[in-house]
Amino acid sequence: MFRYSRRALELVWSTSPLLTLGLVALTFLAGVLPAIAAWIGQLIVDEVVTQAAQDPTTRDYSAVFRWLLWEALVLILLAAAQRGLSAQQSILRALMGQRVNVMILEKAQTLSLTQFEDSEFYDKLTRARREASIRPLALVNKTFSLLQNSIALLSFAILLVQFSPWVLLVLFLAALPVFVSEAKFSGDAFQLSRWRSPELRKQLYLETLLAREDSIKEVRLFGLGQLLLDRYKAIFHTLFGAERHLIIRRDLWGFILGLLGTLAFYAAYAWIVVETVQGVITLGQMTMYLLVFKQGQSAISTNLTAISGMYEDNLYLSNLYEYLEQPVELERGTLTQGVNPQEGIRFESVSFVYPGADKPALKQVSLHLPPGTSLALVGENGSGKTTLIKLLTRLYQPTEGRILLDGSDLRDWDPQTLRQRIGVIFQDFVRYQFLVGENLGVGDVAAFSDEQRWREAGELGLADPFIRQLSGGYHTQLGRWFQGGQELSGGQWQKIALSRAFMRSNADILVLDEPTAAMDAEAEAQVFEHVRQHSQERMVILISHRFSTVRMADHIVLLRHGEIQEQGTHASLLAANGRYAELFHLQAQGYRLD
Ligand SMILES: Nc1ncnc2c1ncn2[C@@H]1O[C@H](COP(=O)(O)OP(=O)(O)OP(=O)(O)O)[C@@H](O)[C@H]1O
Repeated sequence: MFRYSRRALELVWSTSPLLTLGLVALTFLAGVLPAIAAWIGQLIVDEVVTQAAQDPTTRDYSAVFRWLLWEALVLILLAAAQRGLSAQQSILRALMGQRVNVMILEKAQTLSLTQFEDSEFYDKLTRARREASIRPLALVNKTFSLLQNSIALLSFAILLVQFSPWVLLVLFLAALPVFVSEAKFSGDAFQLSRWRSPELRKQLYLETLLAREDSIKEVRLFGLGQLLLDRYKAIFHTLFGAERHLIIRRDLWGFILGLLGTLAFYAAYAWIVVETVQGVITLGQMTMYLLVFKQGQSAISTNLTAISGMYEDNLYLSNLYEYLEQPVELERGTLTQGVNPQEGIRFESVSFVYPGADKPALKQVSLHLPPGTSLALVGENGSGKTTLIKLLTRLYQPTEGRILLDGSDLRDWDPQTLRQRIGVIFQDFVRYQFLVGENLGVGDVAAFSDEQRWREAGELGLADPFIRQLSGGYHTQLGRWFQGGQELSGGQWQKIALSRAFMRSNADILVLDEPTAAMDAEAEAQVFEHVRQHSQERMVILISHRFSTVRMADHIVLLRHGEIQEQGTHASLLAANGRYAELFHLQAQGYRLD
């Protein structure tokens, strides 16, 4: 149960040692003050009884007023301690929420793509993000509350034991059943939330579809709204049933077992009353014992709830730490230069199977791309073109074979150097809701805000002319999420992506995965020609379904079901009169028919 308490405490301590110390001090104060107040209460009542019995002429109120003043002081102190505790907790909550979220996001940066694609893992991440940012502090708060109530209980016990040790025993025994049931139901609640997690993720996804600008267009036009809403509601109803059942059981049992506590209280009450009537204890002592017994009972039940809550928090924290401790593959590699800089890129019998897939996406692929040359990858959908690029950019490691850059294995390269050398646009490039210029700047973080570089990249990527037309030029906000944002056309976005690839001015490998699919064939050919001219020393790898562009590449590879079916220059492939020639003529014919 306390497995993660220490770590949660460390987390809170490292977030703010001062506030943590403050919590400890005030917790102690809030723990002892109630007993002191009860003790003063006894003195007041006894003094009142004494004075009431006096002759009216000789009554002296000074002692009772003095005690009243002391009690008021104690209660003011107690209120201040409680306020102070809650203020410190609120501040810590804000700090901790931010801290844990940053930890989660930082960890996410070290994870591999494979981990992100694993739904079980993704589930863990979502759960960690949803719950765990508030849990560490909740756990610490409960630990402190436990401490505070235990101090209070100890001081109550010191007072109560003078009456009878048996009363103490009754106090503890009566609270035990509630505790057992609370602990059991906390475990159930956690299991339930774990079980619900994939369903909740589906709900979250439906929410995104129903309320996000990038999907709402299609949802509207296909009339999907009702269908998706019905699904959303159906998920809720399945989940809600189990939750309601748990809530009802938890509170019903809580009530029944709680009755035991009330019974115990009245039994003790009767006992104390009898002793008072018989004159064994004074009226003041009776008031004090009753107060202490009542408060002791509530302290025990708060403690028990805190303990079962801690159990729940611990279970949730196990989730956070499971995520944070997820092993990551360290990107080793230290090379900043290859053994043979004139070698370019070489694939040697590379095969690759996606995790969990039953057949390989690439099989025995061997190819060579010398520096300063261009390579076009063609093939039907799903033939493995993008996968090849993902391996080249080291987003995945080949399952078999190896990829060499400048004669050295890609795995041995320093990841930073490698990424600096490759400028890449994927077909599903990101449309950042940032300024236009920043949308280019993301291509090279070192020059993220460098306006001069934005312009140069914009010109090379053919985006400059339309960017100049925008109201704010390179400072125009893009997208609709934020104030004043402008939306671009598909082709304009692609020019932004193309320019982004040119931001990597040091990159000598340019990878374009269908960079121009939203442009017409002629525009695409022009873009590629333009890229070739401005990339004389670079290796360019292009994926395209347009043969008018593909034919301009120095080397062409035709992939089919993950294997190289044919490769060569445009002329040699036509001469071979194989599949490439067939596809080329088919498309050429299509255009002629136009
Ligand atoms: N993340 C992934 N996990 C598992 N399988 C994948 C993943 N991405 C792609 N695949 C599978 O790998 C194969 C090759 O996909 P790839 O994206 O490389 O094709 P492509 O040639 O780029 O296709 P397209 O022309 O449609 O872009 C396909 O069968 C696809 O289903």
